[in-house]
Amino acid sequence: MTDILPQDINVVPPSVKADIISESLPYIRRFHGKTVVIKYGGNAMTEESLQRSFARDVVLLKLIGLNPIVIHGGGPQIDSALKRLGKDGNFIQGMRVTDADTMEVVEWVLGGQVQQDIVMMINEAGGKAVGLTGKDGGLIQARKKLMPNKENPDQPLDIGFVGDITSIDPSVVKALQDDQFIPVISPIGYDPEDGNVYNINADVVAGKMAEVLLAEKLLMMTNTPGVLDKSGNLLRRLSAKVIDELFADGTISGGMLPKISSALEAARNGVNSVHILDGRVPHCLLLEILTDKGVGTMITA
Ligand SMILES: Nc1ncnc2c1ncn2[C@@H]1O[C@H](COP(=O)(O)OP(=O)(O)O)[C@@H](O)[C@H]1O
Ligand SMILES: CC(=O)N[C@@H](CCC(=O)OP(=O)(O)O)C(=O)O
Repeated sequence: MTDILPQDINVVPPSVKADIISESLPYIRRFHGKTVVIKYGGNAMTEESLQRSFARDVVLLKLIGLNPIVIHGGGPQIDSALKRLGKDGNFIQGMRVTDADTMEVVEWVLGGQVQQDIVMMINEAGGKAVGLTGKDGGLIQARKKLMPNKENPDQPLDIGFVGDITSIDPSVVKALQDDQFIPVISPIGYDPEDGNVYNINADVVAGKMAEVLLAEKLLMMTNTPGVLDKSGNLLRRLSAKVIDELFADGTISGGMLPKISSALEAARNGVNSVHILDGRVPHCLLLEILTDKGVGTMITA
């Protein structure tokens, strides 16, 4: 069959559409009952029509028997809120420096508008989404992150209320998914010892959640075609060895750093397939899960 791009779908003959639907049968059988963790990055959720098609795809996956779990980001949305308050976003190695005021904004944006928009859209598409933060049902426990300091390894960098995950208790997620709900999780953790709430990079939460849930797939939706090499070409597969080289020569930077590290960890710890996808391509989730066509970059251990 010739390649059909998502934007061509309205002009293809019905028999070809039927072929495409039929192509999904072996994948539906293979993935029935399996968990798919979907990281929905803030950069992938900027356009309303794409958000709606994302919501429809998630509902479709649930209806055909998969268990989608959504972990959402919201970096650009936090940046806009901070800007309105006259504050600049500041990142170190892809992690937001989070002082107490910034933490308030993070909680308000992620656990509020961003999460509720996704929940609403999934529900409008016919699903039953439930929004959670890491505080709900003891889902994500964390402690203050001490950022490695390359210049002075004995003196870790203090980046404020940014957390490292200490444990995930997935029971609330499992109970919801068994009851046909679709969990939509904000990357916020809490420390039961100091009572603090922590900002956690959404890629890190998605990777750990996929490991703990023994997910079949971890799909990270972002705003690039996948991982690009130095010349801007898409790397379709990426193994640990090449990742080390790309980190060392600076090809991977910024928000891609925690994304790739988390993706690699998940691949090493039992998640069967891990992909970084272009969330700007309509129906990228369906293309990746239900067709022969691989999209984006696959990360292997
Ligand atoms: N080698 C690379 N290939 C692709 N993107 C990269 C690379 N290195 C850095 N990036 C940056 O990483 C960004 C994606 O990470 P991030 O901004 O955190 O997105 P998200 O909000 O989806 O998590 C891309 O938009 C790109 O600017
Ligand atoms: C510690 C840290 O960096 N937290 C992230 C959480 C949101 C996030 O990860 O959003 P994206 O997936 O859209 O990048 C932040 O404050 O931006």
